[in-house]
Amino acid sequence: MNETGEQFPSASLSSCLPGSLTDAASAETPACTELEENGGMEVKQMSLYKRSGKIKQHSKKDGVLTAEMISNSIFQLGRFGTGLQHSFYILSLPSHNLSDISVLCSYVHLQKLELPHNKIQDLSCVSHMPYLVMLDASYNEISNFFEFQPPKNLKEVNFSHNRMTKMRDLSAYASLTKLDLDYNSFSEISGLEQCCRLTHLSLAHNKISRISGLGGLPLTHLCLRGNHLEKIEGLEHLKSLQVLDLSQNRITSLSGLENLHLLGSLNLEKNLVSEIQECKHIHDLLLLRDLSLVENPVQEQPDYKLAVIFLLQHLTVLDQEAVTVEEKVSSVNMYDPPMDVVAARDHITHLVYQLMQPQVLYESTLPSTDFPYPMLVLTGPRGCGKRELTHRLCQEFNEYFAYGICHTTRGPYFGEENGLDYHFVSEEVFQSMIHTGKLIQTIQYGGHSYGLTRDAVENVAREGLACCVHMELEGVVSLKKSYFEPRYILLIPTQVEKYIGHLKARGLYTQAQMDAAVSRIELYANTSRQRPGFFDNVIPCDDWEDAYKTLRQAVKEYLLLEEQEEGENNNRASPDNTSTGHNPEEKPLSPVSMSGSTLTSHSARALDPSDISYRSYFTKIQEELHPQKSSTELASIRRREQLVREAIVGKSPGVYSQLFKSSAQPAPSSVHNDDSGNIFQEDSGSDDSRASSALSVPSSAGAFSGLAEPLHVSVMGHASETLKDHVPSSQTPNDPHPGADQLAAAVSPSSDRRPGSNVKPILPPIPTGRRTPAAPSLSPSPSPKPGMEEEGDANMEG
Ligand SMILES: Nc1ncnc2c1ncn2[C@@H]1O[C@H](COP(=O)(O)OP(=O)(O)OP(=O)(O)O)[C@@H](O)[C@H]1O
Repeated sequence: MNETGEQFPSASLSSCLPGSLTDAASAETPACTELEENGGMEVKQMSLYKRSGKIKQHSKKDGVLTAEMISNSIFQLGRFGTGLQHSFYILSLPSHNLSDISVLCSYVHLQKLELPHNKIQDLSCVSHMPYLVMLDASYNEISNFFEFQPPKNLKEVNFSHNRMTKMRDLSAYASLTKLDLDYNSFSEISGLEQCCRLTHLSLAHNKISRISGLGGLPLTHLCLRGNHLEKIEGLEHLKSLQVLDLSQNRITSLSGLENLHLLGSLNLEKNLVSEIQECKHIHDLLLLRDLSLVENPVQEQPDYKLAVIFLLQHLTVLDQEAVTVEEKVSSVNMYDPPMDVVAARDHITHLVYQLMQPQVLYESTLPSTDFPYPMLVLTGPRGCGKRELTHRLCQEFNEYFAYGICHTTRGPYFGEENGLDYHFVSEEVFQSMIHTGKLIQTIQYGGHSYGLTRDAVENVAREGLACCVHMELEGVVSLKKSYFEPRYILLIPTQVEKYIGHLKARGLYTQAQMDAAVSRIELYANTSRQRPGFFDNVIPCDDWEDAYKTLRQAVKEYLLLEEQEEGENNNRASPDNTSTGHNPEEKPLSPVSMSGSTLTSHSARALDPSDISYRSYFTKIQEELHPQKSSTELASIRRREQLVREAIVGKSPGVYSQLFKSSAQPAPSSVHNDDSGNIFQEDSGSDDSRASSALSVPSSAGAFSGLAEPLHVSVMGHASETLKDHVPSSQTPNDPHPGADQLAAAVSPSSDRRPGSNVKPILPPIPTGRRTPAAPSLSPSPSPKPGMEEEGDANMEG
């Protein structure tokens, strides 16, 4: 038995040979005897080749194949798997200088005939071999293509390295599975249409300039190496093709391979492919593992390898080298980086460029991480209504928000105004803005650049307002890497048809742009699903009116306005209501708190000065710029005043408050935040609002309740400015409900220490507690962690 388990017959070969083949074989039996003795194919073949040396010399004389030579070279393979004996008669005469093999006409039972490296021109003897299965007549001088009667079961034929020029109809050779016609002179492929079992075809090194005649052959392997092909064609129906060798041609494009979905290996060495983009033609061939573009001009392209690996992510071998995991990751990061990678790069870029600029302290850069500048970001796919809702929100809540105007390199739409909707700038300007560190984040969208500048935020911050912007998801991811900690609200279309309707109604977008926008809905939805808490709120935006209502509600809850309104209503309903201890005429002061971990306000916390979120409310600096106040503005101011009072009343004095009390009282000085967040005192000068230090807050608070703790200096500053201007001065310090003078005396502004501004906006902090995952609906939020409050106190007092 041989390695593969094949067994050889124990009877002598001569006795096994039927008919004339037996006669021929009986002339010489040593090889057969040897086979018999050794019982293995390898030994037998060695024996045959050993003998062939002698014969070769003999045949060199005239090139005529003789029966004697045949008997030395014939052998039999057999299989005894099931008890039945299957014999396979093989004649192998390689390199015998044979030119005349007519004697083979008598060997009708031959099944495998190997005659490579001879000088044979005529193969007509094969007509007498009806059982022939394999024929190897390579390296001969045959010029006639299949000029013999077709053996019924002829499966494999090797005519490589002959002199054939023209193919002919092979419909009679329906059993053919492998056909090797390399190194001939064929200029056209033809006659194979009926070879319905042909799986392997090799026509390397011929003169074929056009692929044709392959129709729907069941080819799995096709080699057309070394021809004159300039384009790939005629392969579209070769659905079974797995291995394709088109090397050494003049092919410039990979077009024509798109349908070969089973293709696993493609050799295009030594062609003229010069564009990486050509790989897009084979991009969808998911089984393609091995590609060679060796010695194509495309290899000279920068980043050629990574680009190809990126386009063909299933490749395991490129240009005969294994593709590593690192290369795959690098290619993705280079050509289709995940959002987080883009955001990280974007962030690093802007950070580095900013650091290269002279350092400036910004209003929007609050002194500690506990006091991030408040921002509201509306995100969602293009045209989902976020822009309209952002504007509307900024209009309605103009005491709290102003629109952060981004920069873009796209041109303005009809009706858009530069400096209102966007700052429309050229790409050069945009790039120079990046390089001068002006941007916080940027994205590329629809072939244009968009970016939010520090100045855009700063301009809003300088007015004492929170910045409200709209942006795509990538912008959100990038912004999340910055020290800003906005609230993020996702506006998501849930009815695609309606969304498409909105897009169409705008009349701005091409079909491709609309398709791209629609496809991003899934991205947003997935982000929301897979990253709990990534968005603070998710609002369906199929109906913009409904969406705005929900948004408005959410924002009011962020701002703790809901309860103020409720309070107002209660006050109106019961003018004697003294539960808050204030004059019913006075509207409660509204702490505009962007804090809180979810969307529901907590009045208890809002009124708790030790709660960090309490200390976050807005100053309205515009009030100073616009002395004429509307009744609504005044009402709002009063609401805020009231909240400050409520917050102060009833709190126990902390340890530090006692210190403050004693140290603060003697000197009429003011306390400021310096730019690094340190508290310091300075002479108050003649300004009454600074007459009393923040250190006196506990005293003032104490005057209300005797139990107050000092407020954080930022709140003090805010209160000072607010109350100084707007609280009626009729109340005295001893009033249970203090008036503006008292509070003005209790606080001091420090804004004038900020470069570039003469008023200091005190902006609401967003405590870290807000970072808990938000439910997509407006559900009540958990109370802030006690630890957080303590932390807030520590910050406040320290
Ligand atoms: N700085 C930014 N960062 C990230 N995304 C931004 C930025 N500025 C604008 N975008 C977003 O880029 C997208 C394209 O903006 P553009 O104004 O061109 O679109 P639009 O067709 O008007 O859609 P929309 O009405 O949603 O803004 C929008 O989704 C927009 O919100």
